[in-house]
Amino acid sequence: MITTEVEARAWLEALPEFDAEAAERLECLVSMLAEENQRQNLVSAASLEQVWLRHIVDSAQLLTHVPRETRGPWFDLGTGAGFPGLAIAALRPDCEVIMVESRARRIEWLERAREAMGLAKARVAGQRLEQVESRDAAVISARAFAPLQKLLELSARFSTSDTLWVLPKGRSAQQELDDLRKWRHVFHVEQSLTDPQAGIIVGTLSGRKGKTT
Ligand SMILES: C[S@@+](CC[C@H](N)C(=O)[O-])C[C@H]1O[C@@H](n2cnc3c(N)ncnc32)[C@H](O)[C@@H]1O
Repeated sequence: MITTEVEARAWLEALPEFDAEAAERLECLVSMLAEENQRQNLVSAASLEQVWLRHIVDSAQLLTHVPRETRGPWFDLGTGAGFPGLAIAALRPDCEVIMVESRARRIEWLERAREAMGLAKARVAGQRLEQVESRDAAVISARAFAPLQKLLELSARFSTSDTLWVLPKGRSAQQELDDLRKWRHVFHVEQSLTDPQAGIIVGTLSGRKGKTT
C-alpha cells in the first residue's frame, strides 16, 4: 500500500510510462491545480496536501490494468478536476484520451491544463455525456461520477466486447458490483494501491452493446 507523498512519487518513478517529459507534465498539472483550486473548488484542500497520493497515483494506478499499446479512444467520464483523465494523458501522451465534462468552469480548466501540459492527443468533450456522439471506446474510466448501474446505463453505447472498463469506486466497489443486476459476472474488483478499503472495478462487457437493465 502506498501511504505517503514520498512513496507515491517513488511508485510513479518506477512506472514503465514514467520519463522526464511525463514528470514535467505531472508537475505542471500539480502546480496548476493548486492555483486553480483557489478560484474554484476542484478538489478538497485536505486532499491537495497529499496530491501525489490522492490524485496522481490514485489515477495512474489504472494504467497497471490497461495494456501499454492501447491507443484509445480512452473515455474518462466526468473528469472534473482532471482525474483520472489528465494524469492518464500525462503518462500516456500517445493515447487519445477524451475527457467528458459538462460544467463550464471545469471545461475551461481542463482545456487550459491540457494545453499547458502539451497533450496534443487528449481532448476535452465539453458537454453532457448523454450528448456525446457514440464511438467505440478502447477504455472507459470514471472516478466519482455515478453509481455503477447508472454508469453502465449511460455509457454502454460506447462499449464493445473489447472495451476495458476501469472504475475506481472507493469503498463501495464490491457492494456496487454485488448490487448490479446484470453483467456482474464480467467485472471483478482489484485492490486500490492508495486506500486499503477501496477497490477498482475492472472488466469488459463480453460482446454486448446496449441496455444494461
Ligand atoms: C464528483 S466530480 C468527480 C471529478 C473527477 N472525476 C474526480 O474524481 O476528481 C463529478 C464530475 O462529473 C461531472 N458530471 C456529472 N454529470 C455529468 C454528465 N452527465 N456529463 C458530463 N459530466 C458530468 C460533474 O460536473 C463533475 O465535474
